[in-house]
Amino acid sequence: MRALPRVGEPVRWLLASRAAPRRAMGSSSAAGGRRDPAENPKVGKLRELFTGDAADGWEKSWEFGVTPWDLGKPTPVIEHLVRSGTLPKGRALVPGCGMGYDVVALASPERFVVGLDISDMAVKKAKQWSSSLPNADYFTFLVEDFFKWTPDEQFDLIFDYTLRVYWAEAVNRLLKPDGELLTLIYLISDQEGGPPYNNTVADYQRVLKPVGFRAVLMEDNELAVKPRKGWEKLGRWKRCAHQSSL
Ligand SMILES: C[S@@+](CC[C@H](N)C(=O)[O-])C[C@H]1O[C@@H](n2cnc3c(N)ncnc32)[C@H](O)[C@@H]1O
Repeated sequence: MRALPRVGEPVRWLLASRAAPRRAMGSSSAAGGRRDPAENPKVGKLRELFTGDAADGWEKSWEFGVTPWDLGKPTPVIEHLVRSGTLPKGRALVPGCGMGYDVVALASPERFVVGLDISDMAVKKAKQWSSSLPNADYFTFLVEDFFKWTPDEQFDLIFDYTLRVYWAEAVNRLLKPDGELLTLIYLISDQEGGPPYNNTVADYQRVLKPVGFRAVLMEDNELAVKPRKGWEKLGRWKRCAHQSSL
C-alpha cells in the first residue's frame, strides 16, 4: 500500500493520481460508458502549472484561468443538504473554497461560513462575485493555508471537496467535538495500492479513524454533476459513539 501524502504533497499526489492510466473502471471505455474526468484536456494544462511549489501552482491556475474543477455553481449535493435542513448550524468552514459557490450556498443567518483558500486570486474572485449577495453578511473569505491556519474558534461543520486525506489532523483540530465533517470523495475506487493511486473510502477511514471519526453515512452521490457521476461518494462523519461498519 502506498504511503499517504505528507503535508504539502497532496496536490502533487492528487495530480499524479489523475495522470496515471486508470484501471478498467476508470477508462473512458469502461462498462457503463463513464468518462474518466482525468482525461479532461484542461486537467493536463493544470498539471503543467504544478512544476514547483504547490501554492504557486494554485496561484498560477487562478491567474491563468485554468480551473477545470470549477462548476460555476454550488455543488448540487450541497444545495440538497442545505434544503434538507440536516446540516449543523453555527460556524462552517470550506477549506480550498475556490470561487466559493459552496460557501455562499451554505451561508444563512443560522450558519456563518468561512471560505478559505491559499490563492490570493481565488479569494479576490470569490469576493468580487459574492460581496453584494443578500446573504453576504453570513460568509467571509480568507487567504490562508489550511494546514497552518489557527482560528480563534472551532467549527460545527467542515466541508471537504478538495485536498482530502491529509486534512485529517487539521480537520480534527478545527472541528468542534460534536461537529460534522462532510466529504465528497471524488475519483472513488476500491482499488488498493497502485499505480494508479485513487481516493478511496478506505483512505479516508485510515486517516480519520485514528482521530476518532466514524462515517454516519457513506453513499454514492446521486447528485454528482454529469462528468463526475459514478466517480464520487458523499460521506458524513462525526466523532461519536455511533457504530458503523464503514
Ligand atoms: C480543486 S480546487 C477546488 C475549489 C472548490 N472547492 C471547488 O470545488 O470549486 C482546490 C482549491 O484549493 C485551494 N488550496 C490548495 N491548497 C490549499 C491550502 N493548503 N489551503 C487552502 N486552500 C488551498 C486552491 O487554491 C484551489 O482553489
